[in-house]
Amino acid sequence: MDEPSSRDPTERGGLGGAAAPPGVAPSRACAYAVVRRVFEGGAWADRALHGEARRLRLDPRDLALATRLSYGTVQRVATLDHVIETLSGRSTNKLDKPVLAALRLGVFQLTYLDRVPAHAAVGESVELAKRDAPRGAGLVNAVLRRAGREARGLVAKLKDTTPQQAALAHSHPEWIAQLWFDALGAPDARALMAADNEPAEAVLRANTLKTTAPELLERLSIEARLDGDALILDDAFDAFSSREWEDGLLMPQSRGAMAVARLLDPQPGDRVLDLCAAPGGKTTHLAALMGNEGEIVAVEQHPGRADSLRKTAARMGATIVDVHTGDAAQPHAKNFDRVLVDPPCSDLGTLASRPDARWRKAGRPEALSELQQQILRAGANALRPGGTLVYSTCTISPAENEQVVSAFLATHPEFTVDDLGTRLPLWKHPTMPQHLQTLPHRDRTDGFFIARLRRDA
Ligand SMILES: C[S@@+](CC[C@H](N)C(=O)[O-])C[C@H]1O[C@@H](n2cnc3c(N)ncnc32)[C@H](O)[C@@H]1O
Repeated sequence: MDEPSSRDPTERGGLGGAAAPPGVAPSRACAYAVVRRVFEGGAWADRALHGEARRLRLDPRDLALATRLSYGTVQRVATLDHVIETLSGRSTNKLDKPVLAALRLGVFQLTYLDRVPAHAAVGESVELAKRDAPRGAGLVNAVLRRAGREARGLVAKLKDTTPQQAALAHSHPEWIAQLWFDALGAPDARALMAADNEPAEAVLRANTLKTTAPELLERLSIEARLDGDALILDDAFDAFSSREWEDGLLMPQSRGAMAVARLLDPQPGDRVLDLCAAPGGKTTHLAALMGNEGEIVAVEQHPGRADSLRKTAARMGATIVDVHTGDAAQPHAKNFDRVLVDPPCSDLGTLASRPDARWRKAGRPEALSELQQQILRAGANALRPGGTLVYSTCTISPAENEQVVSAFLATHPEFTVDDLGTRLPLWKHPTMPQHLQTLPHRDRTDGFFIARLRRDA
């Protein structure tokens, strides 16, 4: 999970009006505004939600519902639009934007949520449309009343035998469905797409430079189970608004992401090179595992993200982190004991927690693998003989993962691969068991690829 930007433009208001209209629950008004910002303004769903929730002053319960409503609607939009077009007889391209947003939100609730009363899903969507597009409110009312009777049946009839059918039934772009049918086989591809539409597991890492997991749990007074330095939460929690976040006591981070620093296994006193480091979840984890003894050179190209990483490291008391703003693909100083290469990737392992990511055009695997290979080579050059390198991505895509590592090994005989398959038995790579590939439907965490290499000479 990424840290939201320090200044969220959605806080300034605009789309969706300043307050919940009379008769509309704040959680639904919030979700409607988020859906509009994502599809009309290109906003990131997590940032839009953060801004809207603050503006509407949502309490934790309302925030949990707003998250479910907005994330679910954004994720399932392809299936929702199919239902809307079938029931209205119109193309969604022809509908006014507020009408479409109100319909999507209403159809999502009527089709996928069991505990939301139909009258609230219909009535409040109509109120939202009345405020922003009064002439469309009749259409919203008519389509949602039909949806209450027919939408679940329509969706139940959708097949997912081919990638094209699965893309519609599980609301993913066709290219992702095709990629996963090819890489994982149809049963895993279908299960993975279904898992992407469920709420992501919420996990916090206790920053052991400042606290312990049991202490943090007591301080937050939330329900969670402990797993080492991780708190696995029963419910969503707005970490970025908490006092404990301000105090640097925690980092929201999935279990898959936490496995990366653990498997690099840095020791106190090591010199560590961390390539592509912002927002710094893994950098600060490395510092904690090292007990703040040694040195971490964290390289990040984007100046704003590098600055924010410096602030994060300071807030979390990770004093051994030295942030360099620069290109990780260029040569670095030599003789590091450990190197982490965590390059930009297509993010396909995080579609449950980043609901809009699947609909963005940027970040296709084929466009990324060349840069990933360059950064891996630069990191490998900086490693001392006998040192350890971890290559990780938060994606499920052979072109960015196993093919990058295989191409590297083919030209670097001085490197060997560690067998990680026996360490975390659940998380074996489906076809290359020495690597780890977490899969959301199987492991209930983000999809991370992790390969660990050793330099022999
Ligand atoms: C997958 S994220 C890294 C996540 C980070 N390691 C963490 O655990 O929080 C990739 C990062 O690489 C940065 N980046 C992209 N291209 C880069 C390059 N050529 N050199 C250095 N950083 C780069 C991006 O700005 C982004 O912050």
